[in-house]
Amino acid sequence: MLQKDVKLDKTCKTWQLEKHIDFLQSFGKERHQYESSMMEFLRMSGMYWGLTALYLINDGNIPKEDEIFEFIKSCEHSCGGYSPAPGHDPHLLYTLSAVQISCLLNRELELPIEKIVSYVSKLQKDDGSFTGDKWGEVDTRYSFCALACLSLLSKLNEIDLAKAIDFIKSCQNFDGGFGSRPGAESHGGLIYCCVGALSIAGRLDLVDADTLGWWLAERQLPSGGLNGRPEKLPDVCYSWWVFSSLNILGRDHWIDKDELKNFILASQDTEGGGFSDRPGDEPDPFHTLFGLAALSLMSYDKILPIDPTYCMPKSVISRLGLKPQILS
Ligand SMILES: CN(C(=O)[C@H](Cc1cnc[nH]1)NC(=O)OCc1ccccc1)[C@@H](Cc1ccccc1)C(=O)N[C@@H](Cc1c[nH]c2ccccc12)C(=O)NO
Ligand SMILES: [Zn+2]
Repeated sequence: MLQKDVKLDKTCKTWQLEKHIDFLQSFGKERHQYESSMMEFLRMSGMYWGLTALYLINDGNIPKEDEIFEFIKSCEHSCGGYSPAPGHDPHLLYTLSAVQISCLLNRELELPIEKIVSYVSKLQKDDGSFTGDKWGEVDTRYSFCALACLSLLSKLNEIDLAKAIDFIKSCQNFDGGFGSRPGAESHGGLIYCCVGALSIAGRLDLVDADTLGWWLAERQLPSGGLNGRPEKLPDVCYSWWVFSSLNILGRDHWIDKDELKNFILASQDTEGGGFSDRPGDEPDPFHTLFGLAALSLMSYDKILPIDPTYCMPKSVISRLGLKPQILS
């Protein structure tokens, strides 16, 4: 079977730090109007990606303008949930993004914490799982969102944590990985969510670290890039989902970091800055965050340290007094 991969041309692209800062600072302004409109239905998440990425490479300096916090407030619903943009419906994904941005701005105490707690706990079902919103779709992504959101607000004890963990355990597969629901196939993004949730709950003892570590290391292709599932093409965002999971499991040395670094750098846009999903594609804030976050885990250049569990700067996680579990 021909292994699907991309061919990196010999010339390794140089690190474009200043251009990435420009790309991120201009995002949302006219230059990226079309992008922000394409991402309009994801705008709260887009703000989290752009601001976190900028924080990492701009020495923690992000626009603290009130306009960012005003935007978050404009997406707040009376039920305590947040929508991706004004006029959209609330959803757990964007409630997490809103809390993440507020923590970056050091303004999480200005949030209606009790209402957010009530919104999140109402989304937990009897089997411990979480739905993304009132339409009831269950997915382990939402277990991560719920645990990340509440722990950032120091309110993890307001849900049935034991049952939440039982549900995640029920999604563990024989290959050591996790899927979106019991019986669903293992997937790099969902493994990150389940390993991240278990890290927040201090229950990484439930993971078969060697079997899962092997499955994750198998994601690396000759190009150095990582894919999310067997037979898929490498993609910069999987540099984060897969590599941060290996990091949490204490097995990050099971892949070739230098090869991964080369793949990520080859995915830079040397013109306008930013990172795309693989070399030659258009850059976007999503792949820019996850590419920079993976480089941060390798202590590349002067990128500030990132927490592998929350995908937020370590300085913010330690300010909040959070200590997510990591295996050595
Ligand atoms: C809706 N999204 C996706 O479906 C992307 C599309 C994609 C990017 N590269 C290949 N495909 N897929 C994606 O994020 O998959 C990874 C994943 C899947 C499930 C759980 C976690 C991560 C992207 C947006 C996007 C759309 C199109 C192009 C680029 C970015 C997206 O918002 N992903 C979500 C993934 C996600 C969902 N729930 C989560 C909970 C915790 C962490 C991440 C997520 C995210 O990162 N939120 O902060
Ligand atoms: Zn991607």
